[in-house]
Amino acid sequence: MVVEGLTRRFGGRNVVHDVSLNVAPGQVTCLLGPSGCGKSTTLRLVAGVDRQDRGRILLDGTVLSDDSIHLPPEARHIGLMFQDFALFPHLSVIDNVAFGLSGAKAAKRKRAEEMLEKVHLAGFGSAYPHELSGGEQQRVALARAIAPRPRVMLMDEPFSGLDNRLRDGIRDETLDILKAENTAVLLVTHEPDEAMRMADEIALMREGEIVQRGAPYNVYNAPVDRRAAAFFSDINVIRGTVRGALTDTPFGVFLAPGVPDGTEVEIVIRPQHIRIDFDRDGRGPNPTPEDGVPARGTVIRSRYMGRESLVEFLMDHDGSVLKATVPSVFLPKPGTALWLMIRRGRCFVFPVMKTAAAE
Ligand SMILES: Nc1ncnc2c1ncn2[C@@H]1O[C@H](COP(=O)(O)OP(=O)(O)OP(=O)(O)O)[C@@H](O)[C@H]1O
Repeated sequence: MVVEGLTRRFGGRNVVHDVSLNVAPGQVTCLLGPSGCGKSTTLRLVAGVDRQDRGRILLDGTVLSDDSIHLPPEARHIGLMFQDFALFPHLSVIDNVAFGLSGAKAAKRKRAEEMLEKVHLAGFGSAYPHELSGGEQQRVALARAIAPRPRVMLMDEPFSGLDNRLRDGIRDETLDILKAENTAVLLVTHEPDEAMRMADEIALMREGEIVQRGAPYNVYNAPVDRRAAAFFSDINVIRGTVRGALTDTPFGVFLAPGVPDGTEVEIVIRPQHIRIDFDRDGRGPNPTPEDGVPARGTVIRSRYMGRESLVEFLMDHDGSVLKATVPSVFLPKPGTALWLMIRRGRCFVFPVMKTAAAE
């Protein structure tokens, strides 16, 4: 499915602006972004329950919607799954699954039975929705959505109503089934973890626009700006000014290629990429090309998080606070002096933008 330049205005404001996407069969694209950024509106346009002001939507080269054509939702070969998946309470499980199918009664029943088998609910056809657990109901909703063999599945936070324990299993099962059916999936979520877990491609949205698209690895490890980095984890920010494509900081010199002299930059580093070393009578380890110059800080808070410890430092040189995560065998006491190093290969250097500075 191809989405080109979708724009939707409400009350004079672009709620979705120039959004383009390409979702291949068997692939999952996640629209990821904070609440209100326009994810659901984009999904509604693709579903056909709302119409864009500009742009077009195509499926296998056929126009579903543009300036002159606007196919209704039922003519789009698109399946829908939402958080509130609303099974029909007065219909049995099998009738719920068969609901959207057309054709002879026996063929519909056969397909519905196949689908129930796929979601591991083969014996549940004659049960009613209220007799099933939340996870089972979700699987019935999935069976119902895929029964008509949609080419595209649109999912809006479909797992957020499930408790954590159930969620991971159902996510994986759902993905396996959709991949096996070679369905193109467009999934909306505001949770980075869910997007990282499910997506082949993440489209990061902000204020109606897609600011970055890429595989989870790339979006996480090569964010386009500070806000994109901060969407996935806590970050630390160190400021500097560029001279001769370099920025000098208490952690040594950082490369800032192509950034003009005098530009203020932010060096962004995730807590897990700060290295820590012991104090040796007021001295830290020797500088290295990878880790740069160590700077000293004092532990102000140390929290055990199970797999890791989150340690906050008050830095000697400017009183700023930096956060580092370290393996949980290490839980330094407040007041301990330690040396911090920033791994050159894991930090991002961004020129300071007005919008970023306003945050
Ligand atoms: N029919 C409408 N009329 C006016 N404004 C609307 C309408 N639909 C959505 N909006 C506005 O568009 C913006 C984006 O909404 P949308 O539901 O697409 O965001 P979202 O990213 O899906 O957020 P959430 O995760 O909270 O659902 C919001 O500010 C919302 O108030």
